Amino acid sequence: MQSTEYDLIVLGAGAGGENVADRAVQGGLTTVLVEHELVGGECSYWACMPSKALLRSAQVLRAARQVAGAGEAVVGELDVRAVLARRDSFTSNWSDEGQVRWVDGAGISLARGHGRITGPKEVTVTAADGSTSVLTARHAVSVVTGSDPLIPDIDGLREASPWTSREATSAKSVPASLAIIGGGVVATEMATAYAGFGTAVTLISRSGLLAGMEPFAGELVAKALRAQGVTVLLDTETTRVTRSGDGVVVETGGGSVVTAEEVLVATGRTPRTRDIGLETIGLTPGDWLKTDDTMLVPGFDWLYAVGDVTKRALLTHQVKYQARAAGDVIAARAAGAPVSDAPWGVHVATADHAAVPQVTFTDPEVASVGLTAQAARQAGYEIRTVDYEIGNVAGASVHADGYTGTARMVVDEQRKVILGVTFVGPDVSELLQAATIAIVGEVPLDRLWHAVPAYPTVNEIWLRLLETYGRPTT
Ligand SMILES: Cc1cc2nc3c(=O)[nH]c(=O)nc-3n(C[C@H](O)[C@H](O)[C@H](O)COP(=O)(O)OP(=O)(O)OC[C@H]3O[C@@H](n4cnc5c(N)ncnc54)[C@H](O)[C@@H]3O)c2cc1C
Ligand SMILES: NC(=O)c1ccc[n+]([C@@H]2O[C@H](COP(=O)([O-])OP(=O)(O)OC[C@H]3O[C@@H](n4cnc5c(N)ncnc54)[C@H](O)[C@@H]3O)[C@@H](O)[C@H]2O)c1
Repeated sequence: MQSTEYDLIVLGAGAGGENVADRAVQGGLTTVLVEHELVGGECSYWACMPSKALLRSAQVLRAARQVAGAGEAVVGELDVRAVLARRDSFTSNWSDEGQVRWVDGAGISLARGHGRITGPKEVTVTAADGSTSVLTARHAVSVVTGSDPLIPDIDGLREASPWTSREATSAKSVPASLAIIGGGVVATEMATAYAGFGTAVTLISRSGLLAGMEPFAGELVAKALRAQGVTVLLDTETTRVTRSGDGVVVETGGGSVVTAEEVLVATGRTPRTRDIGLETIGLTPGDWLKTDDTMLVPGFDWLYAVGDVTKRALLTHQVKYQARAAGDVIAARAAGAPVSDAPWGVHVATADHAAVPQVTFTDPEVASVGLTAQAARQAGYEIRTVDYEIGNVAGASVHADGYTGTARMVVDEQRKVILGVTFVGPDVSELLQAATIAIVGEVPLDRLWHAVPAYPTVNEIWLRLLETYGRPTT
């Protein structure tokens, strides 16, 4: 058994872990990343990158078909094999060689194997060959182990070996038919992707789609999915799943029966904390890890958690944002340097509470940041909402014939600043950063009037939203 000491041990080398380690090394700490699968984690191999690669080609085709002159030039169909090959290149064929080179170049040590906390500031790593090594941390351990797909307790579901997001994003061929259980981001994106491949998709959601977002987002996406050939069953419970020889049978509370070649379960995530030794330090295996805004776990001065495992915001960009705060604060505390932990300080992830941008890459896209109208009211704000049809903006009408989409701005009536923005429409993802800046910067509406959008771009939606709200006079 080997024993090695580092300033910081980072458990999990996904997007979060890599960034905690990188910032800590830049802050002068010796750091080891512990990884039992692929360096780069979920986003690189089974989530963001492959899913977006699967979606992009059909989106380009649909976009071309929406512009007269270009549409006529689209004479063929989607080349599914080429799409899958392009996806494979984004995942480097599930090899982490490139990311390992980056880790090495960044001055971070790598320990391959399954890590478990075995005491305060101590992690024991079990390698694939069964050998173990004990790592001790002079300053901190950061848990960045991510999340797994949640398989709900539906009769027969586990026994039916359903697809999860992993199989859906890494499939080597495309099924003729696919039933999807869930109505969130994974369900709607994968329904869009597989419908684009010509798969007969049935999406079964126990509620509306994209709950938690502005209601019009889910409604517009449901309408679009149906137009793309997807059978969308809303407010429908799945009661039983059975695998027969040539496929699956999915029974619903409404009495309908869906048969398909495969079933994808897309019903949320569960934290990867069941087998990381939490019990040795008085925490409960299987729980999400709560943190303060410096990503420190309450009750400890050496234990941090970052990323999906904290349940703060299960999004790569937000995970990396938390990681930058954590890596920097661990280095600062180790050096006895001042810590800037007031809201919006250098060492805190304040935006997790106020301005989390998210894009759902359906067609139309849904891009949102900050609070929905309902969430703002629940938080006690006095608000006014402004809605505008994006298709009425000159830039949008040039962008695509018959452009349809909706924007909503949620305004804090007392401070006259924006609390939240949602855009639904083709290519609205690129509008989102302006909204994020307006919310994080708490830019007053009367100043936003001076941020003039270029004509004729879709960004003119900003002017229309402001005009609809009315120019503040004082
Ligand atoms: C289908 C899908 C699509 C998505 N698309 C997007 C998107 O477009 N944009 C976006 O922002 N977010 C997206 N997400 C969310 C995003 O993938 C996650 O938020 C992000 O990957 C979380 O990063 P992480 O570092 O917290 O965890 P992970 O990336 O899961 O990394 C955790 C790492 O820890 C390792 N590990 C776990 N336990 C141990 C242990 N005991 N010992 C050693 N190693 C261990 C794992 O092997 C893994 O490599 C998507 C998610 C899914 C499922
Ligand atoms: N583009 C992106 O940014 C992107 C893409 C995919 C995933 N993600 C992230 O990954 C996370 C996981 O995505 P997801 O779609 O799995 O989760 P989600 O939370 O978005 O949606 C879960 C869905 O499953 C349903 N559900 C939950 N329990 C159920 C049950 N027992 N029976 C039937 N339905 C049930 C919910 O009603 C909801 O519709 C999300 O939090 C998201 O942030 C992001």
